[in-house]
Amino acid sequence: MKIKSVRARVYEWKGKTVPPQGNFCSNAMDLVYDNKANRHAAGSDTMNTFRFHCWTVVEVETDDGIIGLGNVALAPRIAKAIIDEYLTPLVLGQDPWDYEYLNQRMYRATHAWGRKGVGMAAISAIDIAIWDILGKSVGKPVFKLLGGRTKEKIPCYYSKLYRTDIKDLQAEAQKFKDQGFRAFKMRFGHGPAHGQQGVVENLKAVEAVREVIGYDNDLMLECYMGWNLEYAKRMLPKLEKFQPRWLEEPVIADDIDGYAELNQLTSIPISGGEHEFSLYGFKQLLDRKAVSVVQYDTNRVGGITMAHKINALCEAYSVPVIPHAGQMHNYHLTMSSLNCPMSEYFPIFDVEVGNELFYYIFDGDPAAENGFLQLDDNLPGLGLTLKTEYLDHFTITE
Ligand SMILES: O=C(O)[C@H](O)[C@H](O)[C@@H](O)CO
Ligand SMILES: [Mg+2]
Repeated sequence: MKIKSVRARVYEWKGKTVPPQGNFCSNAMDLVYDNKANRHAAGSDTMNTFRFHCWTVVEVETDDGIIGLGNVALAPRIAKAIIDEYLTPLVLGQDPWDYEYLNQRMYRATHAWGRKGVGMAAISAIDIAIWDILGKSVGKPVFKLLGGRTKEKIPCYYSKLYRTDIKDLQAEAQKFKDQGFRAFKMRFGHGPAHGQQGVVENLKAVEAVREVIGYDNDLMLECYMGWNLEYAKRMLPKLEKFQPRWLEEPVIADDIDGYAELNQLTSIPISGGEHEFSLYGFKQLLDRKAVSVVQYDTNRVGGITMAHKINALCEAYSVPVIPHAGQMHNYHLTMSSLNCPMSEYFPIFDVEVGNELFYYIFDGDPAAENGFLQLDDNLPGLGLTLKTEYLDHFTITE
């Protein structure tokens, strides 16, 4: 079997989107004063550079007609350019079963500029498509090629609860608790740029969600790189009484020493990894005890080939892996490793941040039932197909 073609298409959403709201989610831009948009004004929208209303879909086809589906959501247009110009020539004519060779070929050939960020995300998209081909070629789901079923079904956590009016936040938590979720991730809306008032707002929000879900359910707290070491050191002791399962991305991804200091500071585990890349990136996080939960995203980190290696590495360090975002490319890794206790889960919503787009492009992602996900032992490959019913909501660029 040989790779005959690679097709990367950018799906740009033209449908309805939820209007941005200020302090939606603390993020790395909160601390950056923008003298044009007066971004720090109350209600300012600093998440705008992290919102992504497009996605690149990759189809790798073999000479015997098998088409593997891959995807990338980090800088999708740039990822397409990298795939078209640099990566496709490296895989055309190659045997997809040589996936380790192909992953190394892409990783090393672009190493001068692509070892972090969108270069790795582009590699991930092709690698994911290759694994879809492998599964389809032998009639097995990808997780059966990675180690098989390690769980009867996958526990998942409800992930949204972006900062909003306290009553709306509680109503959202209640709604999904009633749907059987036993774990919830909420977002802080405030960070160092919002002073003591922001501290009070953050604590009020956590208290309000705990009031609804109680203490017999997991609560995870997301900062999305929006705090800094000093602010996080102030906040963590105040948060301990709420017993969060983890505090996520308190500082920017490069502040690994900051992560490590926070991870030892209190009883609250620090999580991260959705903005880290390659086996070596995670070795660094583990060696420096920077995180207690690893959260790579398989469509960023270097694909299934790379994520499978990281799963093994994390197992050796006894650090659990709970990949970012859910979505099928991650579910197969989670199902196939005992060291992956649960998945993130974004229910289907109107398009807001962009994570929601996965559901408007692909069919096949399992719907959560009572806080669990199931994969099909008999569905070959990733188990995804391209949706048709929303095509008129996208502008698609070949
Ligand atoms: O952990 C997550 O789900 C991500 O950080 C979100 O995708 C991001 O939108 C911020 O919540
Ligand atoms: Mg996150």
